[in-house]
Amino acid sequence: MHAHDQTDPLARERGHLDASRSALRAMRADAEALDIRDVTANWVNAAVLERQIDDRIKSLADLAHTPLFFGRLDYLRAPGADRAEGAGGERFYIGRRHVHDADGDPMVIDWRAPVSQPFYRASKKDPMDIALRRRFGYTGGDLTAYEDEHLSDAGEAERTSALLQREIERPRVGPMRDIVATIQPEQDEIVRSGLEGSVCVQGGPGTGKTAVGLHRVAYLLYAHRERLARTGTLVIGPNASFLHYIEQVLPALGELEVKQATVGDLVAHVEVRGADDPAAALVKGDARMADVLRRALRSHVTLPTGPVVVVRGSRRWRVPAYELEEIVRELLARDIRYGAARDALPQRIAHAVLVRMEQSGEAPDDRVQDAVARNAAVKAAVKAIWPQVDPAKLVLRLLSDAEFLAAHADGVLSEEEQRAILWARPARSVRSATWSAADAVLIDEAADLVTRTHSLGHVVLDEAQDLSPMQYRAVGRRCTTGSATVLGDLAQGTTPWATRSWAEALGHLGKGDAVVEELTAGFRVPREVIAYASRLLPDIAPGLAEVDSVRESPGSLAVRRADGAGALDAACLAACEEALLREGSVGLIAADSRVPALAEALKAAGVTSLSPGEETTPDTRLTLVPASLAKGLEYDYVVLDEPAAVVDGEPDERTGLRRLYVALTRAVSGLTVVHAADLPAQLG
Ligand SMILES: Nc1ncnc2c1ncn2[C@@H]1O[C@H](COP(=O)(O)OP(=O)(O)OP(=O)(O)O)[C@@H](O)[C@H]1O
Repeated sequence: MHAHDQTDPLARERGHLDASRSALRAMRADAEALDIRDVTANWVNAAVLERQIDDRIKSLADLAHTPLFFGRLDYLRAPGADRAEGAGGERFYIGRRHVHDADGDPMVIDWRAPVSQPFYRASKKDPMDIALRRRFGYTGGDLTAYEDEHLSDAGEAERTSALLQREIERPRVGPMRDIVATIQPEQDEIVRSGLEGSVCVQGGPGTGKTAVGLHRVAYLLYAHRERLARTGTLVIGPNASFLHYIEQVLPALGELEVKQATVGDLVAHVEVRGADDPAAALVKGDARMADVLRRALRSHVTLPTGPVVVVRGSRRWRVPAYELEEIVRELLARDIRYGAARDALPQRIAHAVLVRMEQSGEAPDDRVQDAVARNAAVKAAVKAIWPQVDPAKLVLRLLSDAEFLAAHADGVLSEEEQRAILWARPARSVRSATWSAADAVLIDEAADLVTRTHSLGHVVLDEAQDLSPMQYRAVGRRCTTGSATVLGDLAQGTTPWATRSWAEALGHLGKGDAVVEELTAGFRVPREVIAYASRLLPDIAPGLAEVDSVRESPGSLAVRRADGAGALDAACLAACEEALLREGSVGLIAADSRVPALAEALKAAGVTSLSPGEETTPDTRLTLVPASLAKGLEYDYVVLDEPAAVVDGEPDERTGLRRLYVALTRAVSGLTVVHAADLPAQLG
């Protein structure tokens, strides 16, 4: 413990930090001491409760390098108890989690509490009843500085915070970190928007979309804990390395329960072993496929041609074909799933039998109706009229059987489009078929036509711009009863079906009423570098605003020409070695086709490198990144190998330039472009 000089403000704040730490330790000790033997009657409950307590203990850990609080608010008047997490008084310390003392009085207030909000939003123009906003600076785990703004003092000039700037410019090492100490007002508005509505965020590289999405989840879990614990939340990202990069953020904010997945994980009905050519993938990803699937599925329903005759005891009950047909037509007209209708059919037929029984003077009850519904004749009729359909088999048949496809795609897909998706060699079985990622999405659509997909309370969809309409639908059906946060950048779309307009995408998602917000302040890429990359914007996304970087760092961009192709590897290596002399992570980004050669060159030079998603360590800070996996990631220093090869690696020039735009915008502190071939004209 420090000895605290009560007249020195910094010493006083350190005193509060020490006291808060002890209080947190006491909270943890309390949780650990909980004895659940008395309160649980059976072992299932005990196991559940134990896990909850375990999570609570984990969430109460005092993380050495994440300060317990990072800000303080002094209100002009004590805010109402409803906003203040029960704290009386006017002074609040804002931190990652709530900490209270032995009497239950708050010592640190959760950043998500209503009373914390002015920390992010208050300004000279709108002080929100705040007299003083104090930001704390830490070195290691020690509180070493603070910075004050007297928001209600008209005489004090507004200035940008040096602590904030320092935090934003800190070199990056391993995985993504939380940004709770420095969330910006326009980001905070998105983070705290209500659970009811869906939000779509368009933002250029490094504007904090991913950060905002994750903090929004944390906020929603705080504000609607019970509801979301019941309904669930999910974060969807483009690939495993991206998910790995972000996976620590929510646990660091105390949220251990959020699931993370790729769209592929969600629709894993079959093993994906094949890939489509772009033409096929484009058609398979088109929303019209949903109509084709619906028609194909419903074609399995055949109108009855004969009556159903149920024999019970000495009596025979006959439901004529025309009446069965009426039942079937009614079920077809209703907006229910194929499987639900199939389940309802035997009861409907049984009901028709029961009506006849009643008409002839019998008094059958519900049990009789159930028995009739299970009668062999009824079962046989149901099987003939409304057979069970396996979603994967349905898709298999559509892709294998030209006639079947034509029967349900005519008028929806052109002949050429039908040819594009038909397999050259029809598959024999679901297991042996060479399914592609797009096929799995089709199966998911079919599965949902048969049985309604379970919907979650909230879904965050990151890097959304790369989804096909059918993928948007797959995500959408996982939040039909909940809301969504959609994050993306139209300029970074690199799939043949990349999103052209958010309105259209949100329509496919089923969230046409989502508000579209735009973020333009850039927190990653230095000004010089983003200006260079933005030269591509007129070609890749005309009309999108350039990112306005908050990072000056002059001298952050270097473009070097290697003397012929032979010198390229050596020049890259030299640039990497130079970058490694500095603090922070280094990413060597190259066209996928160039990765093996560069890996070889690194190895020969004795430089160890990682793959994207692998954790950097103080000894191994270099990651060799294929351009196709660079999206969403960032490195302190980036060396970009041969831009022309990155562009050429894509099927068309616009996609190539978009891939290049992604690669050019991964650097936090500096970018070195190394090339032997001519640069694309825009960068020359
Ligand atoms: N308010 C903030 N304070 C400090 N750092 C921030 C803030 N907002 C974003 N950042 C940082 O900026 C970097 C970029 O953020 P993020 O990855 O969320 O951007 P993005 O918009 O998803 O980028 P991309 O389009 O490239 O995927 C991250 O390191 C993030 O922590």
